[in-house]
Amino acid sequence: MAKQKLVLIGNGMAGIRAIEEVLKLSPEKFEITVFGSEPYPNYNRIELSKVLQGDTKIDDITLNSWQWYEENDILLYPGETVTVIDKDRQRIYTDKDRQVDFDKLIIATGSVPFMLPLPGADKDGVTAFRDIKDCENMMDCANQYKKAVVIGGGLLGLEAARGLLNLGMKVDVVHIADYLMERQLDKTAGKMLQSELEEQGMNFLLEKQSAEITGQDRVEGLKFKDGEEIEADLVVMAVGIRPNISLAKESGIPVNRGIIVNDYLETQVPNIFAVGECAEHREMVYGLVAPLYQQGKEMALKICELEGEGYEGSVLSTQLKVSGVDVFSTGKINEDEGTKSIKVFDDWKGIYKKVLIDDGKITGAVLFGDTKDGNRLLSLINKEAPIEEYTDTDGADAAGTNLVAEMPDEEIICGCNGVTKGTIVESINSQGLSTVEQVKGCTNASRSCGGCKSLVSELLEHTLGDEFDQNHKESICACTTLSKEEVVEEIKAKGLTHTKEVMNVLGWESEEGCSKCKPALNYYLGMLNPKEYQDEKQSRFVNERLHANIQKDGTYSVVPRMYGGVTNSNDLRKIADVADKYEVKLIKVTGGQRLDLLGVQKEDLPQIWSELDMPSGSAYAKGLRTVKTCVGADFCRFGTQDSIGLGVRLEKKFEGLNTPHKVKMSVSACPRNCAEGSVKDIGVVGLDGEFEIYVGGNGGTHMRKAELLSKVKTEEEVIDTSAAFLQYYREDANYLERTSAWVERVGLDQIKSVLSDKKTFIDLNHRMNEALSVLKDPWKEALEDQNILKDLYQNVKVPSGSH
Ligand SMILES: Cc1cc2nc3c(=O)[nH]c(=O)nc-3n(C[C@H](O)[C@H](O)[C@H](O)COP(=O)(O)OP(=O)(O)OC[C@H]3O[C@@H](n4cnc5c(N)ncnc54)[C@H](O)[C@@H]3O)c2cc1C
Ligand SMILES: NC(=O)c1ccc[n+]([C@@H]2O[C@H](COP(=O)([O-])OP(=O)(O)OC[C@H]3O[C@@H](n4cnc5c(N)ncnc54)[C@H](O)[C@@H]3O)[C@@H](O)[C@H]2O)c1
Ligand code: SF4
Ligand code: FES
Repeated sequence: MAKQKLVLIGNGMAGIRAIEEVLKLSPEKFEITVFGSEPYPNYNRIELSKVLQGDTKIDDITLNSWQWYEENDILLYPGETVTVIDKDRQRIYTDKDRQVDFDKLIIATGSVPFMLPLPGADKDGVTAFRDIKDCENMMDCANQYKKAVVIGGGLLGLEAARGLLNLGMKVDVVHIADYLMERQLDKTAGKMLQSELEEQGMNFLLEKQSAEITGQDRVEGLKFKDGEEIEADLVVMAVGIRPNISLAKESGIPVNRGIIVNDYLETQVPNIFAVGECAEHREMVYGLVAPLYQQGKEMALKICELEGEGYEGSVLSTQLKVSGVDVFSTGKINEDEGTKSIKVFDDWKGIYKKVLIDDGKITGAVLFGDTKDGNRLLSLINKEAPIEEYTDTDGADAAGTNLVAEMPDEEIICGCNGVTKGTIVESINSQGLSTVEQVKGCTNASRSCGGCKSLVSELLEHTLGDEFDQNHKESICACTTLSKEEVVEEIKAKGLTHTKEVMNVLGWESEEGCSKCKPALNYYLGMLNPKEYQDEKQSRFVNERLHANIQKDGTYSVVPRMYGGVTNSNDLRKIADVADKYEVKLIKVTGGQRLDLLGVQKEDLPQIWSELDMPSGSAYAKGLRTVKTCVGADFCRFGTQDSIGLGVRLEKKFEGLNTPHKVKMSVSACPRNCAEGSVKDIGVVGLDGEFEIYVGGNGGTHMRKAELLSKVKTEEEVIDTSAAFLQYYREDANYLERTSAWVERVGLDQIKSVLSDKKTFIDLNHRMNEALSVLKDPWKEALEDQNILKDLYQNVKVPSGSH
């Protein structure tokens, strides 16, 4: 059957996404032709803000490469504008005298920036901020001139202002209302935003009406209606957008503010559709990608003649893309009669949260300073959830637990692309995905504003556990191009002392970092400077923050330490009592020879630790887990050494040590190796009068047999050699690299050669002892600190005797 001719006018974000949807549904049905006024393939307009802010480059914001058009047999006419639509003949004409017939036509001409019709607005140095050309124009200007004025304190104006500041310009933002982003925020949040941005160096002129742009050929200043005048070498107008409807209107397609469409994005002319910012649906025009992508989905079904529910409108949510500022709003932003609200205001920490409730249902939210709840609130508004659904779980993230672990599957992770947690987890598991880029390619999550990248990354980590991102070792993470070695060198050379400082000084792409670099930097800083460094608990993975492993059902596990796998009746009695009292669901003997109490409620953790009064077994830690031992010479007839005694000594020495990844050890008293030293990070095997030390073994997914590092005569030598090996591993390996991968990467010969140098051996031992000297038992530490108890284990029953 001959293919139908599908023509798209507008090679932008909404139009091309709709074409992607069509290709997914009916790849063979259409012969597709695309016209775009801009001379590029479809690019991520959203990221122009990041280009201006210096966080990415124009070359890196392409969404669909030239090759993509070719591979999908799409005929693209870049730099060509459609000038006429003959709706009766079903034909379009272009500014290059081309004419093309269509069976179906999509109009996706986007918006045009609104330019204030001020006298002087045509002078050089006056620009909008809408496309690559505007962005390049501003960047060129910043090379030559010093003073910029941005008119409009909305999302676009503030993102532009931040970019111009980054480019070294002095920036005034002129705003007509009495507070910033008045369309997206309430006054409290708007004022908090203003003071945060003032601290970043922006200057604001509020309630100002511009009257004239002054200068000869080029702009020199901006005059206001009240007579005041300010200097300007560059004026950026960011005062809103207007749907680009001129082509449709002149071609006789009914328009209002936008091109009028029904729930299937059909205009009032047969076979002509409109999607994106140019379309008006139920009297609404949208200026954010999330609704435009939802429209594209529904329209594609109709175009492919498939059953769909139709587009019913969208609840909007916005997030400002300025680093160091977390602000989010969704749905309704201001109370009216009958609206109730929940408000949290912490002036000290700069946090403000407001959730609006109408008839018991959440209808809107404004968040400043802590926006982690944003997507959850959006999901709850979308499903018209009762407020209790929010309040019952409110505080989960604030308490430092793993937000993604506790999210229900239907919760949206990527607002722009409407991708839920369930979809991402399913794709990770079924397609074997292991990086954010792969998740993006497969589900579209993080493909637009990128604001959800860290959540996607956390979800990967949560789903894959220890397998997460083992492969990507070149740069620490997507926030930087620096490798671990470079970062460590810079920390040493520049004397950097905390994670934010590292990110700032070393030019991280995101000021906040991500779930990959934050724990890594926290580790490197602590490793380099154990005595002075204050561990940043918030940078650690959830299990390490809480000193307990979160389980599938949201409960936790408690594993007290049992040195060398040895216990006694007193400890067993305490464990039994605690298990009864707190209705522990399961007591399990672990592979590391200790007891795991599973199914514990988070708020019971401190009380249980207190009643057990045993050290933490660090079963959650990137650090020493266990030293497994065989029964040894005292009881076994083959035993030649005191394996239990040595195992206990080793465990007592290294307990609580932070390492790049978990470390497991064992001691066997003869080569029968009952404690399985061949699959341990360090496996000690006793012989008659000596010991063999094996390293780099792994019994997990990446099975690896340990290799012989050295033979020594005494227990002291075993301990010192283990210390030197572990310290070298701590200093040289990448964060999250197991000894097995590290030994494989650097080679055993290299490790042997380093440890064979006497001075180095002593120095490594010295640095190890320094690191060990500052360690505290984390359970005890938590019990002794009310702030930790309050911050991490909200609603905890504070154990008696703790202060
Ligand atoms: C700097 C900036 C930052 C933004 N940040 C965000 C954000 O963080 N989150 C968010 O959700 N949204 C953001 N947006 C808005 C988002 O980019 C738009 O909503 C989205 O690009 C609209 O898509 P569209 O396809 O409708 O229009 P566009 O992307 O504008 O595409 C329309 C295309 O059609 C072309 N065209 C017009 N007329 C014709 C014609 N007659 N013939 C041929 N081609 C034609 C235009 O040249 C244009 O390339 C931002 C916008 C800007 C400018
Ligand atoms: N992070 C994001 O989601 C993001 C970022 C940039 C742009 N965008 C989108 O791009 C589009 C354009 O953004 P925008 O900020 O221009 O639109 P906007 O309508 O959101 O904001 C324009 C602002 O300009 C102010 N204004 C209007 N006339 C003025 C005047 N004469 N003088 C001073 N101020 C005046 C308004 O009060 C308003 O706050 C919007 O659809 C927006 O949603 C989104
Ligand atoms: S390793 Fe040797 S000494 Fe230890 S329990 Fe096994 S057989 Fe006995
Ligand atoms: S939230 Fe914007 S890309 Fe995911």
